[in-house]
Amino acid sequence: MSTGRGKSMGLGSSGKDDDTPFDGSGLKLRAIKTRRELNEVEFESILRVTEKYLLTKPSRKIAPFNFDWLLGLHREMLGSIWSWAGEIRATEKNIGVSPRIITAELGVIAMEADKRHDETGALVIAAAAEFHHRAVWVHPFEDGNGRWARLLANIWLMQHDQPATLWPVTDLRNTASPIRDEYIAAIKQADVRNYGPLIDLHHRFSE
Ligand SMILES: Nc1ncnc2c1ncn2[C@@H]1O[C@H](COP(=O)(O)OP(=O)(O)OP(=O)(O)O)[C@@H](O)[C@H]1O
Repeated sequence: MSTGRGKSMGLGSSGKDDDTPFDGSGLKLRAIKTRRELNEVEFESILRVTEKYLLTKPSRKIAPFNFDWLLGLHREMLGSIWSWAGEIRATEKNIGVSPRIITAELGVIAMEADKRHDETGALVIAAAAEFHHRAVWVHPFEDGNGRWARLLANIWLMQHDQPATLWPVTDLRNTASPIRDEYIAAIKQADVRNYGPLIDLHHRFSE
């Protein structure tokens, strides 16, 4: 498993690696003043969670893909840093469903995961891409939705004996990168039920 800064399995280093301030509402660590420092602590925290789930095949016991675990995974990733981690957002966003239906939509992911648990081979990658997309489409949290969605897709892949996707995180989180453009375009295609481009990206960056 690669845990370097360039490529990772759903980790957190942002392309916006600079000294600018950021919205600190809900920040638990008062010493953090710049985005660079924030990126650092988020990356380290998510790295620990990634190692917990992906260093060996994650069992259904530790990753049950039920409603509580879906929220809990986000809390594990960012809960030492942000008070809103693992909490369903209360406000509307440009991306994502209305806060009123987030609970129901997370329930759909949990139900689908239960239904598809015994799938194998290519169906596993298709399911991972669908969960990845649905998770960012719902956008349950204030922030960190993309990193959470990519990690849960990787947990699904490894739980079903498929290699994890090593996303080129620096590119993915950099709004000037063509790879990010391609990634966002693939997510938008999945919005209209064309999962091919997102599945292709999972294959391209497969471990
Ligand atoms: N223009 C867009 N159209 C559709 N989906 C988008 C768009 N921009 C971003 N997204 C989705 O939202 C996610 C980003 O959400 P959020 O900022 O909460 O997560 P993050 O983990 O902090 O960021 P990132 O995914 O960039 O690492 C992206 O991964 C992508 O799936």
